[in-house]
Amino acid sequence: MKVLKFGGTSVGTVESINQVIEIIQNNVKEGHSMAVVFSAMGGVTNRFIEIGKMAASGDTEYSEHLHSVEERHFNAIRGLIGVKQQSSLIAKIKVIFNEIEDLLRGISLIRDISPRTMDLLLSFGERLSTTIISATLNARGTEASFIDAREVIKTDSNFNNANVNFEVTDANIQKMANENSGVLCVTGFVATNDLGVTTTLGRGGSDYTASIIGAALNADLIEIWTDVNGMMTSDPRKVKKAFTIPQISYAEAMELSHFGAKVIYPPSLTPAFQKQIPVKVLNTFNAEHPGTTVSSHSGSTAYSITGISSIDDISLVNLQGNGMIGVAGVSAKLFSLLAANHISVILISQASSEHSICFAINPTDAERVKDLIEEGFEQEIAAGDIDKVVVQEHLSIIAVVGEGMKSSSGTSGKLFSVLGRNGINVVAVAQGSSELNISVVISKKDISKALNAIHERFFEVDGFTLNVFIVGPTGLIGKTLLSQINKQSAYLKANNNLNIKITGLINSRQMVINEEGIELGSWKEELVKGEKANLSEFISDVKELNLANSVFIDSTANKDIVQHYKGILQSNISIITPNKVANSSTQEAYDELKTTARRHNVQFLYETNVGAGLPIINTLQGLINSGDEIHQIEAVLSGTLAFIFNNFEAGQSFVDVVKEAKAQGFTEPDPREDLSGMDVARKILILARESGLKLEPEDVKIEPLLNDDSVKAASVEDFYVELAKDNSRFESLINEAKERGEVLRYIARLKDGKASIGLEAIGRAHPFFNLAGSENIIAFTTERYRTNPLVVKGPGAGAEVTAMGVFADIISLSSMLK
Ligand SMILES: NC(=O)c1ccc[n+]([C@@H]2O[C@H](COP(=O)([O-])OP(=O)(O)OC[C@H]3O[C@@H](n4cnc5c(N)ncnc54)[C@H](O)[C@@H]3O)[C@@H](O)[C@H]2O)c1
Ligand SMILES: N[C@@H](CCO)C(=O)O
Ligand code: NA
Repeated sequence: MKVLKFGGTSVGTVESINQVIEIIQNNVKEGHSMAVVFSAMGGVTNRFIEIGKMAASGDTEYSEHLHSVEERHFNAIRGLIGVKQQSSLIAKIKVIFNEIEDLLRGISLIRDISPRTMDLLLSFGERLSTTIISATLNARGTEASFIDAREVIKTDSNFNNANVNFEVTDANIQKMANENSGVLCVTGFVATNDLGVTTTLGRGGSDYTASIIGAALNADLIEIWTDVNGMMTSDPRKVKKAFTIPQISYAEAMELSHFGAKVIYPPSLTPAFQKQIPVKVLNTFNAEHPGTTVSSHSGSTAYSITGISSIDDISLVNLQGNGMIGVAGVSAKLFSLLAANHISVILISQASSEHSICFAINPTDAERVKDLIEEGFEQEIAAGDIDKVVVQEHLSIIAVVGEGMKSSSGTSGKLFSVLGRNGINVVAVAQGSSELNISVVISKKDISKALNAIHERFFEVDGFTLNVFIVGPTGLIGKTLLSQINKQSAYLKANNNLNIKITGLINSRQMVINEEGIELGSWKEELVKGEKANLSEFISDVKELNLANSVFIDSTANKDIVQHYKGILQSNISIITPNKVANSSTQEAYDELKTTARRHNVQFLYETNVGAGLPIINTLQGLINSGDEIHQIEAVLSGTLAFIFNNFEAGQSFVDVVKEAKAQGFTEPDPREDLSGMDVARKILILARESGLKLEPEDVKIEPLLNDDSVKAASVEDFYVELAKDNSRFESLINEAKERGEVLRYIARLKDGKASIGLEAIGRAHPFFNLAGSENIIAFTTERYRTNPLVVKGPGAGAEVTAMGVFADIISLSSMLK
């Protein structure tokens, strides 16, 4: 024996009713005996409420509205049943509509619609749909009996929300089942009191009818057929990766539904729960889908939680005061006051200091609650025992639910770490000792971000997703990075469970943001189709989007972008950059970025600021963090200058070698930055600061490499001209060195708290003698590496090795966020 229930959308159109009939007939074929409960056709109940109110207000147009409802039912019949068999059913339905018209005329005459009359009016919705469907079944050869639930379900006279008399009802249902044959087609939602007056069962009404009948008949299974694939792990409109929960316990379903899982209203399933009858939630429009089974078994077997639910909009009331400590009765008084005024309390939290109680309510109640408390606690407030009542608005509640968290550790840890890493402030927390639900109150603007981040962390659907925004994607480093990510993304997905989603791109012409992710294979086309670039707008859009696990990559050499860094970090977005400008500006700005990142729990990563992909910043931070002390840093830090002095020979054009360095991707966008020593000065300054020194840019002593005219050149072209004039000076420098068996190296040094850079000629014995191409070398002499320095060496400039360094920072970031 099974009980099926079809909701309003399932019986809303001819097509959907055909689906319903097919589902019923398949069950008949499988030999199931069945009671099937129907709701009114989708939207009809609401129409009747409107029409009833119109009639009661004297608006005569109600009759046209009624007519359209009537037409809808006639059309359904015409679509469902052959012409020959239509007439008797149409006549029957016509009679029902005449009755409705009489009722409405009465309502319109007395200009009043009582709850009792409203119940009668609404009952027609289910009576009509059930009449039509049972007749259709018979017309199509499936024996069916129409059962008016008002003859079996008996209630008190609490109209709109009547209470069932189970003793009488159960006996009536059993008798009805014995006396009728075929598929029992039962009107949902409706009942009668002991005088035979129509009542209705309130919220979740037809589910309740199915549950009452299932319990009375000891059904093996109750199927609730709706228009979604069962209960989902979270609201799919907010969380794209939400999926159907295959199995859930009654208690979990209750907890989830309290927080807005609208699929079923579990309290209405109580009669079934009490008899331990499993309830399946299935999709009429996707009947093959297994849906959700609600039973005594928990769903938290595969995951530590079963679902996440939320209430979008709540207000939090805080009652606080010294006079509350150790005084019994404050909470009793508070909550009786609220109960007496029918205020529903959604969440309560009190810390053990007893200094304050806070509770969440519907925002529409907020003002009233404030007044009620101020009145009710007037004396306590006047005496200073209780401070002012504070109401906080624009808040949401998120609840993670599951029996799996019972007596197991880690669930709350996970929850709070996800929130923390995404910079989501927790305003209040509540967990009952049943350990079925942890609820947190957060700002409403963070709701979607929080739900997605929590969902991803607990359910790990499709791995971990990083939202990446890139400034300068068409530049050398930017485009190389994108191509590396493209080549490697399948590997990262398979081996690291990591999705790198390119969510936004901006170059100096265009910008594009796509929350769904920009295709790595066609990002150029998407960017070209984008809007006109505007960096401030782009950044404010990124902040506004407020996506979990976001990172902003600045792959420009731009000096203005860095002024946005602080605001980006403050919006809980991490930054990764090869751009050295921020870290080599004032000490104060450098410190501020570090503090901001720390305070907002985000990362600011810049390994490629020095030595491109070579592990220099990470190595230095490792030394410092583990307690080592830097005595000296000696280094070749310019790939460009290394390349130039390794390749330039007497008789050659110095400018050509510079141009070759640029062509190979070693130079800054403006090569004057390299040749002037500026780039190296920035790098040694950054290393000094990472070592713990406080230095300003002007503290770096630069021994100039260029003559005055080259320095003053107005453009890169002018610069090349001036440089060409200076060719002989470079020739003699290199020749003199060569004669002594030495090579030229542009060396940066940090010693005794002082940073200096300049060109030096060094001999074979020097560890920096053997460098080829664009190689950098960094020797750290420290307390621990005192006699032999720790040396990092390798190519320190170029598109591939720099993009790789940025990429490695992206991967480190994802491990930190996971
Ligand atoms: N080339 C290397 O070997 C290397 C090594 C380490 C670090 N870096 C650093 O990498 C960064 C990028 O270097 P590159 O060689 O790719 O430079 P690039 O000039 O090729 O690329 C920079 C891109 O950024 C864009 N851009 C500049 N300002 C912008 C703005 N305000 N808004 C949007 N887009 C803007 C430019 O149009 C350009 O496409 C620099 O900071 C450089 O110091 C480079
Ligand atoms: N222009 C830089 C790139 C690396 O930061 C160099 O030549 O070293
Ligand atoms: Na590096």
